[in-house]
Amino acid sequence: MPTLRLALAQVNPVVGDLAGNAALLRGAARAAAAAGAGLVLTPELGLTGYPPEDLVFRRSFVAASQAALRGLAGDLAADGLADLPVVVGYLDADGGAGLPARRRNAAALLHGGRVVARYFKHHLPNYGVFDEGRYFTPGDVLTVVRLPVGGAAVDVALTVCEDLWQAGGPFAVARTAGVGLVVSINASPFEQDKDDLRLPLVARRAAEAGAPVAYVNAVGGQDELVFDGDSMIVAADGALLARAPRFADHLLVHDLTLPAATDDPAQVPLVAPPGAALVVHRVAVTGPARAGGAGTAEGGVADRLDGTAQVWRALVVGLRDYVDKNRFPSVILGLSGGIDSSVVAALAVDALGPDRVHGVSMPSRYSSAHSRDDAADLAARTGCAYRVAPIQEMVDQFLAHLSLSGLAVENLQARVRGVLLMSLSNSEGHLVLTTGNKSELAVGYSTLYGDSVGGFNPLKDVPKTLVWELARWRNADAAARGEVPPVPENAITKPPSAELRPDQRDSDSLPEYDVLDAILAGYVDGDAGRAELVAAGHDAALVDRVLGLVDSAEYKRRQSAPGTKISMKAFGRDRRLPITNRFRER
Ligand SMILES: Nc1ncnc2c1ncn2[C@@H]1O[C@H](COP(=O)(O)OP(=O)(O)OC[C@H]2O[C@@H]([n+]3cccc(C(=O)O)c3)[C@H](O)[C@@H]2O)[C@@H](O)[C@H]1O
Ligand SMILES: Nc1ncnc2c1ncn2[C@@H]1O[C@H](COP(=O)(O)OP(=O)(O)OP(=O)(O)O)[C@@H](O)[C@H]1O
Ligand SMILES: NC(=O)CC[C@H](N)C(=O)O
Repeated sequence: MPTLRLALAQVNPVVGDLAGNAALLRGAARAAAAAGAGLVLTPELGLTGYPPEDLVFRRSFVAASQAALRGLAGDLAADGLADLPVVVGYLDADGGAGLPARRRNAAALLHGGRVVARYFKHHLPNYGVFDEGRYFTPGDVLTVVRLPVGGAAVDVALTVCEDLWQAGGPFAVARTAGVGLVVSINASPFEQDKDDLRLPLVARRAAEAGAPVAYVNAVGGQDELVFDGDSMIVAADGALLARAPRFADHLLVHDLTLPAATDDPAQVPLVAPPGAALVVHRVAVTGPARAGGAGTAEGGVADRLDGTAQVWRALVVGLRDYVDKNRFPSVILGLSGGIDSSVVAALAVDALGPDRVHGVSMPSRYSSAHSRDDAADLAARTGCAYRVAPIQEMVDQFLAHLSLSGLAVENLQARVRGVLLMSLSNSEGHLVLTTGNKSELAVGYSTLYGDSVGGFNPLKDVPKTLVWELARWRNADAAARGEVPPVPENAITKPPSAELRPDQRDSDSLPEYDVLDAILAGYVDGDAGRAELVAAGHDAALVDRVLGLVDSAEYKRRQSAPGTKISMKAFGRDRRLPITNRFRER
């Protein structure tokens, strides 16, 4: 049986950077060739970046993607890699003359300086953050490529991401086509514990196809999404053969012994398997097989990350790539000495290094001494830049000209802080980080154009109870490595307070966060109604109050900064509700 050396390139593309992404894929192919690979796999829409959103509607962008693909094929040949098959995800369009273009989420096999085969994604995800029904026409042809491997040949089926998540589709057809390997190229974003789903899923599809599956995923942040990699190779019997580390660029190189193709593809160019919505299209790659690498390649199985560690890593990568891909030199945030700004600062320092993180303490009349001390302590622990900008005089100036009282005065303080941060951003070039967590965003516990200012919010999808857990985890992790824990203990243990009036506590306005988060998990993440929440044991009056707060804060969320998605249902594209909405749970 022939042995194929597979290289799975877990890379980090940038949406819209066709030239940069082509260079990235070219570099991965060169590295794979140096490792002796006979087939290179790269992620879904790796050439355009994922998700390209409404760029897909522009003919100029489609044409640029098609041209970049042809250019990459030529460049690989120019690099001496003409005989190395490379699978590339790209945006394509087809349609007859005079017909509207059908845009396709496509995979191409490049070989001999040309595009020798292409496959159009069959199952288009149209839930959660995915809008592929809006953009693409599904393919109905399974492309099976006959690759020369050693002195023999292997039949390889091409599939794209969501194809893997549905039974009875391309993988079932791959079985009827008798393939030796199924390739699955992905742009599968991180959600907590999604890796626990992926391995059994890939194993089920391998069983369905009766063939091993090579699963390659992207890595890195793109706006709200973080791709965690987790590329893997799974045998037909479900055994995990190799698995890449998550959240890191990686080339997973592994030898697979595969059944040789025996029939003559010329005799069976088109086969319609019984009952399937796809037909099979066979393409033979001609020319000699690329000489295999010496010895044996074992990709290995990377260590797993546990629950809190994986969230921390996702938040770090999401923040780092947002800042770097948008070319910000640095970030700035208000340091209140509280848990939220402390955790955001610690994340930012992990993502960017202390020199690129600027903390500002902005005490007012109501700021406690410990809030200033804790902010300074946080800065000393993390090494970030730190300054103090008292706001009381500015607040007093406003109050001298405006007749304000109560909540308006509270919000004014938050707004003066927002003005200061945006001014420092304008003058010094930093990106302003927002610090509101998911629980606060849910109930609208923030001042519009005040503490909600900013360009990116790392905690947007992190409930308050998880913010504390992250702080404890990060401190313990530092201690275990003999490093200084970044978050001051006092920031973790003190009762949360906005400090906008004397002796204010979050608990004056909100239930305790463990109680609040449990209700929010049901209502926001689970779409549960009032009756379900009460039946689940939550206090009915509290449910009414919390649901009322959530419903009436939609307008704040619609204006809020983007932030990294870590849950099944993040505010934003995962949860779209009307602002003007009279439906209330009763
Ligand atoms: N449907 C709608 N569409 C568009 N805009 C709408 C709107 N409804 C109200 N508005 C506007 O929003 C304004 C009310 O919003 P806003 O000005 O933010 O004020 P508001 O939500 O009334 O008050 C802010 C709340 O957040 C709390 N807070 C503030 C700062 C920090 C923290 C913390 O611990 O993190 C908590 C504070 O204690 C208070 O409970 C209205 O005056 C109106 O202009
Ligand atoms: N005295 C302050 N100096 C600097 N920034 C502040 C100050 N007070 C509030 N902020 C900014 O406003 C955000 C909201 O803070 P606030 O204290 O009102 O509530 P919080 O949600 O409990 O946040 P934290 O846990 O960070 O205190 C803070 O995270 C911080 O970025
Ligand atoms: N790009 C895709 O098709 C992603 C959808 C898929 N269910 C995933 O999250 O992995």
